[in-house]
Amino acid sequence: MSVIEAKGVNLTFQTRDGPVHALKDVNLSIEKGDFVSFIGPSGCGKTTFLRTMAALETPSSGVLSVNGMTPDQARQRRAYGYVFQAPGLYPWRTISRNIALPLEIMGFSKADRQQRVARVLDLVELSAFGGKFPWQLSGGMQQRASIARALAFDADILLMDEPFGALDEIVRDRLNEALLELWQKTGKTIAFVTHSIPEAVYLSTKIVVMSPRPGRITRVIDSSLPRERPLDIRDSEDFIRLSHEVRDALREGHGDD
Ligand SMILES: Nc1ncnc2c1ncn2[C@@H]1O[C@H](COP(=O)(O)OP(=O)(O)OP(=O)(O)O)[C@@H](O)[C@H]1O
Repeated sequence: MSVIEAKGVNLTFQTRDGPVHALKDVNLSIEKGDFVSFIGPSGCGKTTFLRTMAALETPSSGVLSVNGMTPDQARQRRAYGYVFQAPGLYPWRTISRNIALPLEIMGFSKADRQQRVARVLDLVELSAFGGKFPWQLSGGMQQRASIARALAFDADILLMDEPFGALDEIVRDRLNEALLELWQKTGKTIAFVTHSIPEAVYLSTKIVVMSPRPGRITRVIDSSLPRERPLDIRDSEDFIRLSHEVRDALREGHGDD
């Protein structure tokens, strides 16, 4: 069974300037343990599709299932964690207490919260920083803390909306490596939005290329790269070939403009 299955998903926003077709006839299967990147120009519906998976938007037509349930049922069962572009940490709470906040809201006991926070801090290599405040951490560390927060209640699925977009390239490289390691260690299914071709190719088992007006999937590229990926895999022939393939697909999608 697919973890995420979209069949003929359409989503139209009614705006004052008329309807906006954010998603048109989206069909996609994401299998357990996949790392799927969504790439495409601004406005092609990447965020809308991620938000639809998270039950933050409702399709106008079509069927979307998450773990065999409706997105809303999946949300109630805490099937996924969501990582936003900005870390969104409360400045008056320590890193540990920021990570613990959703657990408090969900009613986890104090002992359970402490155990979970310690485990996810270790996963993102921030164990020494739990007692610090967000402003005492670099941007990359803050984003790692927000990933830890999304992992704390042990969801099988991680939805990540351009989490590293605001970071410089060196930090981004390091976080890409760390995220791959975390994915390998935990076996999570990850849906990841990005504007970066190298990031999509480096991270993914499947690259979904989208195009705007209306927002739709124009190509799904299965990666031929092994799951073990040192950073220098980016110099390999396979990596360069895949990058060209993604770039060509993006160009074709732009042809309609
Ligand atoms: N709540 C909303 N109401 C009306 N229109 C919306 C709403 N949310 C998104 N849209 C429109 O839907 C389209 C898809 O937007 P979306 O944010 O999903 O694109 P995106 O591919 O994530 O873009 P970006 O890369 O800039 O984040 C855009 O035309 C956007 O203006």
